[in-house]
Amino acid sequence: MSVHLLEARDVAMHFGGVKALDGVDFRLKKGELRCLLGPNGAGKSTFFRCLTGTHKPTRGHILFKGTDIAGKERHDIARAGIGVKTQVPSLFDGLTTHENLWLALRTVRNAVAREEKIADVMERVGISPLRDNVLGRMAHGQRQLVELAMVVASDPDLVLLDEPAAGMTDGEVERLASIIRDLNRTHTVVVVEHDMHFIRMIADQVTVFHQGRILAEGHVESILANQTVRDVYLGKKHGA
Ligand SMILES: Nc1ncnc2c1ncn2[C@@H]1O[C@H](COP(=O)(O)OP(=O)(O)OP(=O)(O)O)[C@@H](O)[C@H]1O
Repeated sequence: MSVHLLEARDVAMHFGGVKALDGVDFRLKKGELRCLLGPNGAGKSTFFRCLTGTHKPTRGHILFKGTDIAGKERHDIARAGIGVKTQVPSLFDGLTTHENLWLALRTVRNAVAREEKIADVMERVGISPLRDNVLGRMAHGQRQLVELAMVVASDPDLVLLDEPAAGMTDGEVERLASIIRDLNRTHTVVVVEHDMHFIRMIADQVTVFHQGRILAEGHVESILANQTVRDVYLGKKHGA
């Protein structure tokens, strides 16, 4: 069996004539925190969607814990242990943080165990003070943290975060970085992100996508200093 928690082999995703992914080989070890970056249209979101089952790849294999999940249904992939936080929170606006988490954890039948789990997850993500706040009245950054708590509550082996810092204030971004670093103590995490400041706060290893392929991979500082990467992506406007 592969030593990797996740291994994508020659994954391609074509939309008509558009090769959104064109032969991606990607490996991730258990315990890693990996950032995916790349210019607009590079294929990051499409790759994410192939991992979560939203897209069925045109070609290739995606091995998760040794089993090929390429083309499987989203709920089967979630059950296999991949949790995803998308950019659009799927929360009940009329309910409180606690009520949203209570529903998310409905498979935990024992009420005491469920309450303990909710308290634990809220503590971990730093939202205990928001326990009785109604989602619809919360700020964007707070809602994002509740969504993250929902993902963590399902105890996935792999957490996928799609641009988690988007739309957050500087203070919220710093807090989020610390939450993600803490989450990485117990979970393998993959983050798609544009914000270089945020990437530097959390990342060690990064993977750069370009035109549906992986252009470069390695330690964040060496990748951000790589001239080819800078040429395709890290212009001055990106703050590198
Ligand atoms: N459902 C779709 N139908 C047709 N083309 C698509 C579809 N989804 C993505 N594409 C195309 O595939 C390519 C890769 O898009 P993708 O969204 O994966 O890039 P990205 O790296 O996530 O970009 P961004 O950073 O802007 O989100 C783009 O050319 C995009 O227009």
